[in-house]
Amino acid sequence: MQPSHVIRKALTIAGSDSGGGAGIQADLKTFQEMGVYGMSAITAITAQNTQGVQALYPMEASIINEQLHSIGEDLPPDAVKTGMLGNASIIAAVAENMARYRFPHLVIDPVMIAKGGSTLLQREALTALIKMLIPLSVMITPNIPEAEELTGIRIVSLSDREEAARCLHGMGSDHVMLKGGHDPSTRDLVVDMLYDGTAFHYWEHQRIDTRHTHGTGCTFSAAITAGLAQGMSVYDSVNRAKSFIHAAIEHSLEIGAGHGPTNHFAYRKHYKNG
Ligand SMILES: Nc1ncnc2c1ncn2[C@@H]1O[C@H](COP(=O)(O)OP(=O)(O)OP(=O)(O)O)[C@@H](O)[C@H]1O
Ligand SMILES: Cc1ncc(CO)c(N)n1
Repeated sequence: MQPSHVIRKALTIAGSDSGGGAGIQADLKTFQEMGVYGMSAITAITAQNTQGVQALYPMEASIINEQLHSIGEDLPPDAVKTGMLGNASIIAAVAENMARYRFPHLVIDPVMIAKGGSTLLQREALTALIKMLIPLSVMITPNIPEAEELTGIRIVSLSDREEAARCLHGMGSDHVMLKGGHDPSTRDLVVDMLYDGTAFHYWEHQRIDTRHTHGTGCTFSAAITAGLAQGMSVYDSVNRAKSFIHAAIEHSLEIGAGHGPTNHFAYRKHYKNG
């Protein structure tokens, strides 16, 4: 156990969102709000706003390698998350460095498609994600379309979700957080499910009627990662992250003409201190 005054560090390996609502920017804001020191390895630069992705430049795998080397040699993180990875050579660089530096607590947010439909992970990279990275992870946090893509299981019912979660667990992730934001069958509710290899745990919240959900998945997985960096259990990290993302969606900032970002200040302002 580290003494309590030692600041915990979390690393995000993800793409940059110039609009500030998703990707690296969402992750670092979330880490900061949670009291964790945030670090980043940037996998791609996107020109993006609330209306869509206007341009996308993946980084070379060598610079991913170098960023992770710089961090690994000097600032070992207490937990790591991945967001947009883009292609198989970036995934290979991440997997190699995870093993080389023995970074603990990897949370994979298997980002595939942006809300406007832009592809953020090449289809050929799915195999690399499954073979190289998922087996190293403490948790994977797919939404329903991502879980379908990874498992080949069409998810309609709750039992389909459980089957997909078992399948993802079988690929080597210790915990599967299957998010319900995209589930049309639970109209007034959002139901998220956590599978730990033994039991299924559910979080049920009122669905907030808003179009400002840009970056919800990034923010949620970053909040879970912050909890793990702080030494919290997986269950407690998810529980706090649910409160954080719900507050961030509920108190949206109403900026931009399209799908606006969530409010990363909201949990601190409205809940944390009463
Ligand atoms: N309208 C909503 N009301 C309440 N909670 C929501 C709403 N939409 C999403 N959430 C919650 O936000 C979190 C992220 O879920 P979601 O399914 O939106 O992720 P995602 O699709 O991966 O996000 P992104 O589109 O940013 O990649 C989950 O905890 C989910 O329950
Ligand atoms: C850079 C980036 N990562 C993730 C997402 C998914 O929300 C996005 N839109 N942009």
